[in-house]
Amino acid sequence: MCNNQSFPSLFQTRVYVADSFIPNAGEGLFAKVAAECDTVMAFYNGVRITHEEVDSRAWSLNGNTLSLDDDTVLDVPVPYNSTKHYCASLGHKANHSFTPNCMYAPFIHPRFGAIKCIQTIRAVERDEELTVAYGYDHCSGGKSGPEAPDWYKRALEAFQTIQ
Ligand SMILES: C[S@@+](CC[C@H](N)C(=O)[O-])C[C@H]1O[C@@H](n2cnc3c(N)ncnc32)[C@H](O)[C@@H]1O
Repeated sequence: MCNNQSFPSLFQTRVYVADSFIPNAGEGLFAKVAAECDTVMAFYNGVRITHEEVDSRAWSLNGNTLSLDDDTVLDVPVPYNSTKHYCASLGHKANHSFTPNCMYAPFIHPRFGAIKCIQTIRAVERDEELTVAYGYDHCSGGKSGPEAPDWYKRALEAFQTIQ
Protein backbone atom coordinates (compact mmCIF):
# COMPACT_ATOMS: atom_id res chain seq x y z
CA MET A 1 0.00 0.00 0.00
CA CYS A 2 1.41 3.39 -0.97
CA ASN A 3 0.69 6.84 0.25
CA ASN A 4 2.57 9.32 -1.93
CA GLN A 5 1.09 12.22 0.01
CA SER A 6 2.99 11.31 3.18
CA PHE A 7 6.43 11.33 1.58
CA PRO A 8 6.29 13.89 -1.24
CA SER A 9 10.02 14.48 -1.25
CA LEU A 10 10.99 10.80 -1.15
CA PHE A 11 8.69 9.48 -3.88
CA GLN A 12 8.80 10.23 -7.59
CA THR A 13 10.51 13.57 -7.96
CA ARG A 14 10.12 13.59 -11.75
CA VAL A 15 6.68 12.14 -12.48
CA TYR A 16 3.12 11.84 -11.23
CA VAL A 17 0.04 9.91 -12.27
CA ALA A 18 -3.19 11.63 -13.30
CA ASP A 19 -6.04 11.20 -15.78
CA SER A 20 -4.61 10.98 -19.29
CA PHE A 21 -5.28 13.63 -21.94
CA ILE A 22 -5.75 10.73 -24.39
CA PRO A 23 -9.48 9.86 -24.70
CA ASN A 24 -10.44 6.57 -23.03
CA ALA A 25 -6.85 5.79 -21.99
CA GLY A 26 -7.42 5.86 -18.23
CA GLU A 27 -4.55 7.27 -16.22
CA GLY A 28 -1.27 8.49 -17.66
CA LEU A 29 2.20 9.54 -16.55
CA PHE A 30 3.10 13.24 -16.34
CA ALA A 31 6.29 15.23 -15.89
CA LYS A 32 6.52 16.85 -12.45
CA VAL A 33 9.40 19.00 -13.72
CA ALA A 34 10.65 20.22 -17.08
CA ALA A 35 13.35 17.89 -18.41
CA GLU A 36 15.95 17.87 -21.15
CA CYS A 37 16.20 15.26 -23.90
CA ASP A 38 17.65 11.90 -22.69
CA THR A 39 16.42 12.30 -19.10
CA VAL A 40 15.36 9.15 -17.23
CA MET A 41 11.90 10.03 -15.91
CA ALA A 42 10.58 6.76 -14.45
CA PHE A 43 11.34 3.06 -14.08
CA TYR A 44 9.37 0.13 -15.46
CA ASN A 45 9.71 -2.73 -13.01
CA GLY A 46 7.35 -5.68 -12.67
CA VAL A 47 6.90 -9.39 -12.16
CA ARG A 48 9.14 -11.39 -14.50
CA ILE A 49 7.24 -13.75 -16.79
CA THR A 50 8.02 -15.51 -20.07
CA HIS A 51 7.11 -14.50 -23.63
CA GLU A 52 5.28 -17.84 -23.92
CA GLU A 53 2.99 -16.88 -21.03
CA VAL A 54 2.27 -13.50 -22.60
CA ASP A 55 1.67 -14.95 -26.07
CA SER A 56 -0.67 -17.68 -24.82
CA ARG A 57 -3.07 -15.47 -22.89
CA ALA A 58 -5.64 -12.80 -23.83
CA TRP A 59 -4.65 -9.21 -24.71
CA SER A 60 -6.74 -8.10 -21.75
CA LEU A 61 -4.16 -9.63 -19.41
CA ASN A 62 -1.23 -8.01 -21.20
CA GLY A 63 -2.07 -4.34 -20.70
CA ASN A 64 1.00 -3.77 -18.54
CA THR A 65 3.59 -6.06 -20.12
CA LEU A 66 6.90 -4.89 -21.52
CA SER A 67 9.53 -7.09 -23.12
CA LEU A 68 12.82 -6.93 -21.20
CA ASP A 69 14.83 -9.28 -23.44
CA ASP A 70 14.41 -12.47 -25.48
CA ASP A 71 13.54 -14.49 -22.35
CA THR A 72 11.73 -12.15 -20.04
CA VAL A 73 8.72 -9.85 -19.96
CA LEU A 74 8.03 -7.37 -17.15
CA ASP A 75 4.39 -7.45 -16.05
CA VAL A 76 2.43 -5.29 -13.61
CA PRO A 77 -0.71 -7.39 -13.08
CA VAL A 78 -3.98 -6.37 -11.48
CA PRO A 79 -4.27 -5.06 -8.75
CA TYR A 80 -0.69 -3.70 -8.81
CA ASN A 81 -1.48 -1.54 -11.85
CA SER A 82 -3.27 0.69 -9.35
CA THR A 83 -1.03 3.13 -7.49
CA LYS A 84 -3.04 2.28 -4.36
CA HIS A 85 -1.32 -1.11 -4.42
CA TYR A 86 2.04 -0.45 -6.09
CA CYS A 87 3.96 2.74 -6.76
CA ALA A 88 7.65 1.90 -6.34
CA SER A 89 7.97 2.31 -10.11
CA LEU A 90 5.52 4.06 -12.43
CA GLY A 91 6.76 3.37 -15.95
CA HIS A 92 3.71 1.17 -16.57
CA LYS A 93 1.54 4.31 -16.32
CA ALA A 94 2.88 5.81 -19.56
CA ASN A 95 0.38 5.60 -22.41
CA HIS A 96 1.09 4.95 -26.08
CA SER A 97 1.48 7.65 -28.73
CA PHE A 98 2.54 7.50 -32.39
CA THR A 99 4.30 10.82 -31.73
CA PRO A 100 5.86 10.05 -28.32
CA ASN A 101 8.11 12.26 -26.22
CA CYS A 102 9.77 9.28 -24.47
CA MET A 103 11.07 5.81 -25.21
CA TYR A 104 11.70 2.63 -23.23
CA ALA A 105 15.41 2.08 -22.56
CA PRO A 106 17.32 -0.66 -20.71
CA PHE A 107 18.40 0.27 -17.18
CA ILE A 108 20.36 -1.54 -14.47
CA HIS A 109 18.65 -0.42 -11.28
CA PRO A 110 20.46 -0.79 -7.92
CA ARG A 111 17.43 -2.43 -6.31
CA PHE A 112 15.40 -3.95 -9.18
CA GLY A 113 18.30 -5.17 -11.34
CA ALA A 114 17.85 -5.26 -15.12
CA ILE A 115 14.64 -3.39 -15.93
CA LYS A 116 13.57 -0.67 -18.35
CA CYS A 117 13.15 3.02 -17.86
CA ILE A 118 11.16 5.78 -19.53
CA GLN A 119 13.60 8.24 -21.07
CA THR A 120 12.78 11.50 -22.84
CA ILE A 121 13.56 11.67 -26.56
CA ARG A 122 13.08 15.44 -26.59
CA ALA A 123 12.80 18.16 -23.95
CA VAL A 124 9.49 18.04 -22.04
CA GLU A 125 7.62 20.71 -20.10
CA ARG A 126 6.39 20.44 -16.55
CA ASP A 127 2.90 18.80 -16.52
CA GLU A 128 3.32 17.42 -20.05
CA GLU A 129 2.00 13.88 -20.46
CA LEU A 130 4.81 11.38 -21.05
CA THR A 131 4.12 8.90 -23.82
CA VAL A 132 5.99 6.08 -25.53
CA ALA A 133 5.45 4.18 -28.78
CA TYR A 134 4.43 0.70 -27.65
CA GLY A 135 5.94 -0.80 -30.76
CA TYR A 136 3.30 -3.38 -31.66
CA ASP A 137 4.05 -5.32 -34.78
CA HIS A 138 2.33 -3.62 -37.74
CA CYS A 139 3.31 -6.28 -40.26
CA SER A 140 2.18 -9.66 -38.98
CA GLY A 141 -1.59 -9.10 -38.69
CA GLY A 142 -2.73 -9.78 -42.24
CA LYS A 143 -6.30 -8.74 -43.07
CA SER A 144 -7.33 -7.87 -39.52
CA GLY A 145 -4.48 -5.35 -39.18
CA PRO A 146 -1.57 -5.37 -36.75
CA GLU A 147 -1.04 -7.89 -33.96
CA ALA A 148 -2.30 -5.51 -31.30
CA PRO A 149 -5.23 -4.79 -28.95
CA ASP A 150 -8.35 -3.13 -30.37
CA TRP A 151 -7.70 0.30 -28.78
CA TYR A 152 -4.33 0.38 -30.56
CA LYS A 153 -5.83 -0.58 -33.95
CA ARG A 154 -8.37 2.24 -33.58
CA ALA A 155 -5.62 4.71 -32.60
CA LEU A 156 -3.49 3.62 -35.57
CA GLU A 157 -6.40 4.07 -37.98
CA ALA A 158 -7.08 7.57 -36.58
CA PHE A 159 -3.38 8.46 -36.80
CA GLN A 160 -3.10 7.23 -40.40
CA THR A 161 -6.21 9.23 -41.34
CA ILE A 162 -4.63 12.51 -40.25
CA GLN A 163 -1.27 11.78 -41.93
C1 LIG B 1 0.79 0.39 -19.73
S1 LIG B 1 -0.88 0.80 -19.42
C2 LIG B 1 -0.84 2.57 -19.38
C3 LIG B 1 -1.52 3.11 -18.13
C4 LIG B 1 -3.02 2.97 -18.12
N1 LIG B 1 -3.63 3.99 -18.98
C5 LIG B 1 -3.59 3.05 -16.72
O1 LIG B 1 -4.58 3.76 -16.50
O2 LIG B 1 -3.06 2.37 -15.83
C6 LIG B 1 -1.54 0.39 -21.00
C7 LIG B 1 -3.05 0.55 -21.12
O3 LIG B 1 -3.40 1.92 -21.21
C8 LIG B 1 -4.38 2.13 -22.24
N2 LIG B 1 -3.77 2.94 -23.31
C9 LIG B 1 -2.45 3.24 -23.46
N3 LIG B 1 -2.26 4.05 -24.50
C10 LIG B 1 -3.48 4.30 -25.04
C11 LIG B 1 -3.94 5.06 -26.15
N4 LIG B 1 -3.11 5.78 -26.92
N5 LIG B 1 -5.27 5.05 -26.41
C12 LIG B 1 -6.14 4.36 -25.64
N6 LIG B 1 -5.76 3.61 -24.58
C13 LIG B 1 -4.44 3.57 -24.27
C14 LIG B 1 -4.77 0.77 -22.73
O4 LIG B 1 -5.88 0.34 -21.98
C15 LIG B 1 -3.56 -0.08 -22.40
O5 LIG B 1 -3.90 -1.44 -22.21
